[in-house]
Amino acid sequence: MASWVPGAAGSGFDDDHLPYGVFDAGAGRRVGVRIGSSVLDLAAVADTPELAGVLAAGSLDPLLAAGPATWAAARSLAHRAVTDPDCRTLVESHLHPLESVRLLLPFTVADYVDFYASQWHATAVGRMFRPDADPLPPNWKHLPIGYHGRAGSVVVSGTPVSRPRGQTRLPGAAPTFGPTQRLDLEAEVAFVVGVGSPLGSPVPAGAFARHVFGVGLLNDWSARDIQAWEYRPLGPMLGKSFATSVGPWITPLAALAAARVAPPPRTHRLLPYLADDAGLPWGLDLALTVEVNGTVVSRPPFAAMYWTGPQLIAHLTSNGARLRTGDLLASGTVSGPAADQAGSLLELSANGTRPVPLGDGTSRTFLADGDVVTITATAPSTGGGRLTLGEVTGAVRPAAG
Ligand SMILES: O=C(O)/C=C/C(=O)CC(=O)CC(=O)O
Ligand SMILES: [Ca+2]
Ligand SMILES: [Mg+2]
Repeated sequence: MASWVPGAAGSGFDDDHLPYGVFDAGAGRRVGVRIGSSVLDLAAVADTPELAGVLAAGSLDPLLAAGPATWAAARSLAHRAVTDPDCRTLVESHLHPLESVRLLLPFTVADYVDFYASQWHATAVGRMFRPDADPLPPNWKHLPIGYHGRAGSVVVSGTPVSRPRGQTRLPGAAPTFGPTQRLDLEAEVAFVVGVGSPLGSPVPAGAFARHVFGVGLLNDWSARDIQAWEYRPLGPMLGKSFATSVGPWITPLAALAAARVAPPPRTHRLLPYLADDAGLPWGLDLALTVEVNGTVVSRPPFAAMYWTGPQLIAHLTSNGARLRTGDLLASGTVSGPAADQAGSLLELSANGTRPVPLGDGTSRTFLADGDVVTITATAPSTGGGRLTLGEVTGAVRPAAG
């Protein structure tokens, strides 16, 4: 049965997608599901006390925590609402056109971790930052490298990003403090944890879909000059903690069943806790697009990522660290092997040496004040067409003060 909602078919947000978000149409925060160019107030059409309860909060937090059986029930409620003609009269009164609502950060971000799971990105950055060493560090093929980021600076798509100030040092000069001269974007995909795990109990790769609720798009804004000076030996700190943007829509794993593909062949034997080859693979065929001021500058393929979501979860918890509802696990910059598949300006501009042309006749090595960065993605959907992951966008403001 097709959706009766006008414009849903072919929009990327049809009844085979139904991502979750939180919106405000003037009466406070509500949990919603996107269909076409509208958002359905899902709590308003809940048909069981359990669903009414988990959807009542104006945040996805209770739904995330409730686990797979409740996720399936909520998805089937949403699906029925937008496809069953008998529901139309009731449901229509709870549909809001997107232009009439404000989209909010949909869940409370617990811990934010950023991985480094693209071999192509890691190789390119290694060459630029560590020209005298092997581009891929010796551990890279043995474990998914990552760092713990700053959950408190995660913002929803549309939030302006102020150019950060920080300490930098030009080669041979004394350190100085001021606005970054090398503001960059990083196109990433983030896994959103629903069900937590107890401290001391590693989560096996095979339990991925029992813990992870869904995925969203993420821009890990990065100040390359601050990062390059501060990161040794402990890794990224202030160069990446000033803002991280996430898309407003979280696509449930169930909607990505047709996007599952085998990850690239592994070139090194993995330790058993990282084995992710039992059952269907969790590589994901998401086709990303990065735009700067409306010009497409790159098309990064998520299917090229070396490490999968199950491996990120298994590695993150292998020491007994716990998962919490709302944990945001970012993949790391999504870059493919080709020059026009890189997910950062650092790579696209060859470390600032080769300006990237934009459609208005200007060009960029790194971002200028006023620039608008938008990351989108599509994926094969279970309905046979393609679904569109909710975009993440942000405009660069001049350094504050
Ligand atoms: O190789 C480095 O020193 C750091 C590279 C990054 O900027 C990577 C990072 O944030 C992880 C990623 O997005 O892949
Ligand atoms: Ca990153
Ligand atoms: Mg359909």
